[in-house]
Amino acid sequence: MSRTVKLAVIPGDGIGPEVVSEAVKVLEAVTAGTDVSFERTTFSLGAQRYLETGDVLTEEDLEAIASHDAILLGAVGGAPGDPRLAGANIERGLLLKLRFSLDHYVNLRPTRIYPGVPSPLADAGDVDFVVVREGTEGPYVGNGGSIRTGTPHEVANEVSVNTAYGVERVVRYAFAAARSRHGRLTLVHKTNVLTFAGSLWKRIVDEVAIEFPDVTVDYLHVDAATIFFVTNPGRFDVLVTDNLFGDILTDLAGAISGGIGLAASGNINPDGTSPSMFEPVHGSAPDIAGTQKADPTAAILSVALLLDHLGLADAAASVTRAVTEDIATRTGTPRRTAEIGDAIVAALSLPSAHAPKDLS
Ligand SMILES: NC(=O)C1=CN([C@@H]2O[C@H](COP(=O)(O)OP(=O)(O)OC[C@H]3O[C@@H](n4cnc5c(N)ncnc54)[C@H](O)[C@@H]3O)[C@@H](O)[C@H]2O)C=CC1
Ligand SMILES: CC(C)CC(=O)C(=O)O
Ligand SMILES: [Mg+2]
Repeated sequence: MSRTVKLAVIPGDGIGPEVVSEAVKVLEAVTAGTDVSFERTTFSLGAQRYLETGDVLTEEDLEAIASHDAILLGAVGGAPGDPRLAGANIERGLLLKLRFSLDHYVNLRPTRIYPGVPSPLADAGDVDFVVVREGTEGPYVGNGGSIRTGTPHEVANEVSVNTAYGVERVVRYAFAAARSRHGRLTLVHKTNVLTFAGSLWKRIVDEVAIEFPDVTVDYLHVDAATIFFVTNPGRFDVLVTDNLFGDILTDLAGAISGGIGLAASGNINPDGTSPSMFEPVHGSAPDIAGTQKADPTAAILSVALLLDHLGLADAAASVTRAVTEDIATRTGTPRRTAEIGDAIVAALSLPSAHAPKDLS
């Protein structure tokens, strides 16, 4: 029976449209001739749209996006410090609004070091872990304020919100992920100083652990975790952490595993009450936008996560395998964004020399 998937596509700003166009190319190629087709609707959202219309994300946009089966996003946001965007807050008003409104409480960020990848840790052994970052709470909720006294005594607060409900559901997801992988879960926080939030996270992990006796649980303060990301990343299987720590750790994870241009992510609504959203970990990279220097691999691997999420495991594995093939044959000679996309499309039809790995 044929299946049509309604896909909302948000290319966004900077390199977003460049990498999304390669991701869509791969999506089309991997599903060509199968009984699955993607009906795409492109939403023009981001800094550019704001500059042109003054809108960041209207209720109509949100409603229309929510009526799709899944979302593919490039990146949004302008050059940091662009005065024309001062009042817009694209990141909160668009990206975080989508994540919060669509209840993407799991921000799934897999990391692995692909064979042949130019990484400072290429010889670190088998590096293959998943960061489960909480996606709807923490310091990103916008709970804060400032007292602008116009004097040196100005005060600004940004409060981290952690609810037992929100922490428990993401912790439960992380335990289940660890059970389906190598059975090791690491909680990352800063319980020694962030004692209120930290003790909530620790207590909930301890409570949920009772239901997962086959999962071993470890704890690291976030500063120590950054050490082990570099010195012994092979120790990690699944990590669970809050929104801010997860954001920072996953840029580091990208850097140690071959570059931010390879790091994919899924903003997952595990309950299926709204569409999940797939995007590279990186931002809009204004410094290289429009130059075809961006690596579209992260966006393409985000398509693999999307396919997996939709239950299209074979197509997901084909994309991962093609990316693995392409990475293994990279020579270090720079290629244009579209050339990398074309090479990955070509690799879709090659017999594999490298076993695909599950990215979930
Ligand atoms: N999910 C999203 O939409 C995100 C949006 N942003 C926004 O993006 C804008 C730029 O943020 P930055 O902090 O500069 O982070 P960024 O991730 O855009 O760029 C950091 C560095 O990585 C490089 N880079 C990023 N993606 C690359 C790729 N695919 N290939 C090769 N090099 C790549 C950039 O050239 C830059 O030197 C800001 O407005 C920020 O708020 C940042 C992170 C995520
Ligand atoms: C606006 C930010 C929360 C985006 C970001 O850096 C991320 O999700 O990794
Ligand atoms: Mg980030």
